[in-house]
Order: sequence, then C-alpha cells, then structure tokens
Amino acid sequence: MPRPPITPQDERDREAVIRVQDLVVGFGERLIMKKLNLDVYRGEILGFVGPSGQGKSVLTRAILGLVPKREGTIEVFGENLDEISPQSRQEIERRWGVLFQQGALFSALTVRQNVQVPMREYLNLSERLLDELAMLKIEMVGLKPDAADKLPSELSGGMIKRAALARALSLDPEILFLDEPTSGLDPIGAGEFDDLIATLQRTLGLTVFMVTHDLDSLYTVCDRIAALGDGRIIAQGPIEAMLASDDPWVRSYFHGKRARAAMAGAA
Ligand SMILES: Nc1ncnc2c1ncn2[C@@H]1O[C@H](COP(=O)(O)OP(=O)(O)OP(=O)(O)O)[C@@H](O)[C@H]1O
Repeated sequence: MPRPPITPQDERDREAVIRVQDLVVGFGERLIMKKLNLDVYRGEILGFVGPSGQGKSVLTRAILGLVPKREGTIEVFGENLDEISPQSRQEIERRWGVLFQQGALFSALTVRQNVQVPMREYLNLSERLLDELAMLKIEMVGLKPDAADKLPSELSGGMIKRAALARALSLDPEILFLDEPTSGLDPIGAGEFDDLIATLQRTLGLTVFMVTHDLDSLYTVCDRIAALGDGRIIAQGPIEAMLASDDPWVRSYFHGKRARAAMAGAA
C-alpha cells in the first residue's frame, strides 16, 4: 500500500534530525558535492536517488564522518558535528545504525556475534544479556533462531541483509542509514525487505535515510524522495513532486517503463 502523502503543513511542523547545509566534498580536483542542502525529518523514510556515480554513497559517508568535507555544515539531532566533543560524537554515533551496501558482516563471526559487535563496543552487559538481546534483534528482522549460529558464508543474500540489519539495529538507533538495501535481492525478497523496513520504521519510530535505485521501494515505503544531480539536490518531496519535476533525469527515471510498472504495483 502506498503511504499517505505528507502535506506542506506536516512538513513545516517536522523536526530535521539530519540537516546538511552547503556541503562541499571533493576528491582531488573533482567536486562530488557542490553546496548541497538536505533535511531529513524525524520519523520519515527518505529515499535518496540519482544517477550512478553521482555521490549518493559519498553523501551518506560524509554524514557518517567517513569521508572529509571541504565546506558546509552537517547537523545531526540538532548538533553541528564539527563543534562537538569526541564524547558527544560517540553518543550521537550510538543513536544511528548503518547497513552498508554489501552487508559488511565479519565473515569469521556468527550472526549472533556480528550483532553483538556494537553492543560489546558501547555497552557493558553480561554474556547472558548480550545473547538475549542478540536473539531479540535476530527475531526482529525475521530470521529464524537457528540463523544465530551460522556464519555469513552459510546464509543466502536475503538473510545476509537481514543479519546486517539486525546488527544495524543492535543499539536501538533512532536513525537508520541504508545503502541500497534491496540490491541483489529478487523482486519478492526485495518486496519483503521493504515491508520489513516499513514495519520497523513504524514500530520503532525510526528515521530512515535510504540510498536506493529500487523504484518499488520508492513507491511503496518512502515518505519523501530526494534526487541528486551534479552535486546538488535537483528535486525533493513525495512521489508526486518527483512525477511533477521537469528535471530531465528525474522525468525519465520516474516516468520510464520501469517506473510505470512500479506505480501500477503500488496502486
Ligand atoms: N574515497 C574516494 N576517493 C576518490 N573518489 C571517490 C572516493 N569515494 C567515492 N569516489 C568517487 O565519487 C563518485 C561518487 O561515488 P558514489 O559511490 O557516492 O556514487 P553513487 O551515486 O553512490 O553510485 P552508485 O549508484 O553506482 O552506487 C564516484 O565517481 C567515485 O569514484
């Protein structure tokens, strides 16, 4: 089912949990972000799209502090990340979870041990509690309990994504970053993963920042979409705003054959 549209009044009332202003990121002489501005509101699922190689992952990594910026500010939970102490930074990092494109599980650790990695880093809990919490997360993402003792190499692609999601949720984050969560999944697996994200977002009140190429995800789970082009946001808003955009890339993406199929599926 498509999600109900957000009205302009709703938008004004919402709190930006991530605020990116005039961001400039470059590698050597090449600028990837050219004074980019973007707000992500509390409790929304924001889909972030754009042509391949334009910098969707780079923006995600810049917000996470994994690539340096040249100019601009990034605020998370109202805090300017340049102005906070290392301790406050660590506290903010505890409040977000990240699912990287390839899952990025530790191959020598079982699913349970992978899920426990952030818990061991940030929490001081008994082994029993660590096990109980890990099983809770594993169950939450729809994996069977016996997946807990499996290594990543023993899992299907869909199970790896779920295990990585369980790890991203291990510290009960408020923001979830997802980098192409449905890539590599078949359409049914991708649809199930979308449903899982929507359910978790609703039940846990998460804010989700999702880089995706998946039109089905954009139609069915995203509240708003932001499109990246030439280092800036070229269109943003609910799907209706994308459909009304006259930017050539946005038009061809959202009015193409694949988009029409996704629209029909979501209706
Ligand atoms: N650490 C780095 N050093 C140099 N160049 C980089 C680095 N990281 C990314 N880039 C370049 O930045 C550009 C944007 O990369 P990015 O992975 O963000 O694209 P994307 O929009 O996520 O693409 P895709 O949709 O294919 O995943 C690419 O040209 C990439 O080669």
